[in-house]
Amino acid sequence: SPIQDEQSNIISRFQLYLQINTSQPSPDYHKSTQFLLSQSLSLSLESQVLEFVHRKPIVLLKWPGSDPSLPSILLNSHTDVVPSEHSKWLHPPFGSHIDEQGNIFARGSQDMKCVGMQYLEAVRKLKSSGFHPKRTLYISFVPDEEIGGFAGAQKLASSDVFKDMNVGIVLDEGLASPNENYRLFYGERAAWMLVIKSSGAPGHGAKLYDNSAMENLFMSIESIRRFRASQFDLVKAGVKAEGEVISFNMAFLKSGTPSPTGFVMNLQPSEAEAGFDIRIPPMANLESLEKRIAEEWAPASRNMTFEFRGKGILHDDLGRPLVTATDSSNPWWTLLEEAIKQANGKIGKPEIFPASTDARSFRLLGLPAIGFSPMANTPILLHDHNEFLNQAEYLKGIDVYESIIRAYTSYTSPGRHGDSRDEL
Ligand SMILES: CSCC[C@H](NC=O)C(=O)O
Ligand SMILES: [Zn+2]
Ligand SMILES: [Zn+2]
Repeated sequence: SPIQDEQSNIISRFQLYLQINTSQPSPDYHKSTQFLLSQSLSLSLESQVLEFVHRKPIVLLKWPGSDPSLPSILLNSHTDVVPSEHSKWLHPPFGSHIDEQGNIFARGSQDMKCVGMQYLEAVRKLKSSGFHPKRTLYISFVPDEEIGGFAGAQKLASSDVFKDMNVGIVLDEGLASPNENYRLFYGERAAWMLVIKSSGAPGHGAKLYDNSAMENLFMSIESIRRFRASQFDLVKAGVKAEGEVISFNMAFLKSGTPSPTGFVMNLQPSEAEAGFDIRIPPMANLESLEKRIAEEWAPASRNMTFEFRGKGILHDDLGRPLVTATDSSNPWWTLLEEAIKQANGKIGKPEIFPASTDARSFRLLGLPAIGFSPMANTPILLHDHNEFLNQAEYLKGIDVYESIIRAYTSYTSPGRHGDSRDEL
């Protein structure tokens, strides 16, 4: 049937995008750019490629609205994906294999090539239905989110091009939901990358003594692990959501005295260090955390030092990530909820995104930005082996964006440009 043909074309286009290897650290942005421009052409959208940083192209598409004086809508997605351990996947990460259940396996199937293509497919459907937007719709495809977004979303957000776009609301990525409720994100946790170092007198491997580098470091690691467990327990007990607790995860551990035959075994080393990925909710007390690091986890009294390799980047002056309002003071929030429901989607409680995304670059400008990836009844597999998305779920998401784009581009705030009768 024509409907089945159209659906299989939609899935084929998604597969083509998934097959482009845009994996860090050497993404093929040339191919992804060519692909996106060809999609844009077939949709008769205006397009430009912005290269604020050499070889880091931003593809910016535009569907002009009938009232350019109204603030525009920006739908953002990143084009890069994280690396994969190919041998540990059931199906190759750039093969976009579809199994008997209709699950599409590929790196980026959830994070977040799905969303980028869903934006375009929603536009395709709206255009063929004869819809005309009042507000201008922009769709941006940015590089390098997975490594911080500095050459991508950050460059776009701070550009003159962006000022001229007069953006009023940004949508960006969210996370899959294992249950029937879609997840909406209004903020994100701050990322602190902490390295703690210890030193102590070296000594014979057979000697018990205090203040060795290893002992000093491990006292801290033990204490940090207890704190980590206390935070994780709150999540496990259902008292707090993942984005509402402080997470600590050890990223590396480094010490020992190397020799040509391996590490020296009977020598206690004089230096040791550990690195931690720490994620902190916007409402957490940053001062008290910093104090604990300085006084308990890296105290000078135990010959310890610490340094941050990245700390609350692209947040406010106090290092706090900015949040978007989720109440009636933010009409975009209400509109989004209504549009999702109109497309038969269910929504859970608003959440803080547990990691970092490009949305923070837009929130930093004072703009509302909402994280949303329409994937319900889907295991959370971003950055994992065997990342997949079911094709029926992918197709549902397109209908949801169709509803959102319709609502967002048609919205006229009563106060400014709406029919003045609304106010009377
Ligand atoms: C802190 S900048 C790195 C951004 C990265 N984003 C997705 O995983 C993250 O680690 O959250
Ligand atoms: Zn992502
Ligand atoms: Zn990611």
